[in-house]
Amino acid sequence: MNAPTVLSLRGATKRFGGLVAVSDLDFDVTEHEVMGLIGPNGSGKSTTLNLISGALPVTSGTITLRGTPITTLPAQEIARRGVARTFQLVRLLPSMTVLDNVRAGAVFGHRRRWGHEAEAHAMRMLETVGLQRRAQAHVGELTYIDTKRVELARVLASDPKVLLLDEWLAGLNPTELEEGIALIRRLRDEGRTIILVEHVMDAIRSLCDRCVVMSSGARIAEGTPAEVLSDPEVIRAYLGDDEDA
Ligand SMILES: Nc1ncnc2c1ncn2[C@@H]1O[C@H](COP(=O)(O)OP(=O)(O)OP(=O)(O)O)[C@@H](O)[C@H]1O
Repeated sequence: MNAPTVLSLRGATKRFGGLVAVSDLDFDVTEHEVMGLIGPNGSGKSTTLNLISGALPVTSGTITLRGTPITTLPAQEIARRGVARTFQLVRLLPSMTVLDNVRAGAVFGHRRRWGHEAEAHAMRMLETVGLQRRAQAHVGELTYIDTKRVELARVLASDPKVLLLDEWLAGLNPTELEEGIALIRRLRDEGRTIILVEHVMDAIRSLCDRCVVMSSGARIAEGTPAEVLSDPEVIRAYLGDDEDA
């Protein structure tokens, strides 16, 4: 039996004035799948995540979560329904402890928890990302990968059903990258549904069941990582992009 569809985009379009950042985009994400959303710089990947999470309204098109339209819902309501994302630039409160940052995710998320329950849950999430020993550290004292771990723990604390990772692996050194990939693999093995926006192709190859490739806002290919990364149109799109060439 096919896995149920969790998230669907149909004709999703976002214009910024004259610029079409996302153009008539269709794709489905099925349960427990890791879907890579890839493409050259400026192809519309982050904007697509912003449309899904409700951070930006669509210009036209529909987005459904388990068959229910979420297209016009405010971001907070979409988060409450179990869609959570990390940001390209980590957004944490540097003067607060690691634990307090993660606890904030437990309090404000999809499944709200308070007091001791929130704290115990936040500690479990810190264990998941391997940071339990730094619970009382201030975020400002952490290494870069550890701030990323905190952000992921904070997002996980809201018990998301759909996790949107926006270049979560960017900027890591090779050892950290291996750890990061192993961590995302563990989240996948726990049965989460993940959309991964990523430029690190090793991560795409080893983590994604399927990829959607965007170029200039439109979907230009879809398939397994091996299929799309050998597609001549995809190769052309990447080579045409100065920063990735
Ligand atoms: N708030 C905005 N206002 C105007 N233009 C925007 C805005 N956000 C994004 N854009 C433009 O939309 C296009 C798509 O940008 P987006 O950030 O979604 O691409 P991306 O694929 O995520 O790129 P990258 O890989 O570099 O992060 C770009 O041309 C960008 O300049």
